[in-house]
Amino acid sequence: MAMDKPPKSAQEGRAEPVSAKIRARVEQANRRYFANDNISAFIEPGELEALLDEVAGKMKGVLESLVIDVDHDHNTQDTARRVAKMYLNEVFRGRYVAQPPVTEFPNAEYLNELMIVGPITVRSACSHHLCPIMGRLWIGLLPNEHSNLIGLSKYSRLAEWIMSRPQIQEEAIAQVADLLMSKVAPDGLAVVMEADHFCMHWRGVKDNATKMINSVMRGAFLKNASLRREFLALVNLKD
Ligand SMILES: Nc1nc2c(ncn2[C@@H]2O[C@H](COP(=O)(O)OP(=O)(O)OP(=O)(O)O)[C@@H](O)[C@H]2O)c(=O)[nH]1
Repeated sequence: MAMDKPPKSAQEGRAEPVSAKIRARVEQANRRYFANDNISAFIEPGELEALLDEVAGKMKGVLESLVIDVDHDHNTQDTARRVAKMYLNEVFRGRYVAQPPVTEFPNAEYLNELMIVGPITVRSACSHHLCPIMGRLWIGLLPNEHSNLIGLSKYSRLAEWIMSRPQIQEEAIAQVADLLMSKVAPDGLAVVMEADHFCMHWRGVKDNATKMINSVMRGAFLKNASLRREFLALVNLKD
């Protein structure tokens, strides 16, 4: 005798969550999916919307476990979905979307002078507490005749793509440096980042004044102390 199909709601209840499908593809490809990794290549069309529904459902569970009456409190009724949207479409968007397109121009005039872009606004979140990291970033480049020049706005777009992931500052700045080295192939690259970590301001040690400043120097900036000094003097972190 043929078995009756289970009711539709039970079938839906057993459906594999979309996050599991995406995770399986990443693992199949032997790729990492840490908080600051981009996994856009493993997300199929329509799956981001399904992921948003999944995160909203789980976030509702978190609010319920915090003993908040999400059914009657008019202020938190839609909070789970708002938070899911904020994570996936805004503050952690750099994990889920492909790298923004970057227009590259040949270095037709063989420019080889120091060029600085900044301050670029940094908006990120720490991987430990998911608290905001807010700061500024400067990029110094020494192109050579083989370097690709990229549009000025693209430095901000690429930095934003890297920063809008749960991060730690040391790894975030190294990711920015690696990406720019691969895009521009300059003789030298310098990146300096200064940021407030709200996990230290809002909670924990509650030290409002502390900032973290770090720098990554590559190529000519490592070898040439006067180039490094010129860059740091022009950036003038005290402003
Ligand atoms: N190195 C580094 N540490 C960070 C960054 N952002 C946050 N942190 C630190 O990460 C640490 C997390 O440490 P834990 O000791 O596991 O967390 P915790 O018990 O909540 O610690 P407290 O923040 O001291 O209350 C804290 O010391 C944070 O200040 C970052 O970008 N780089």
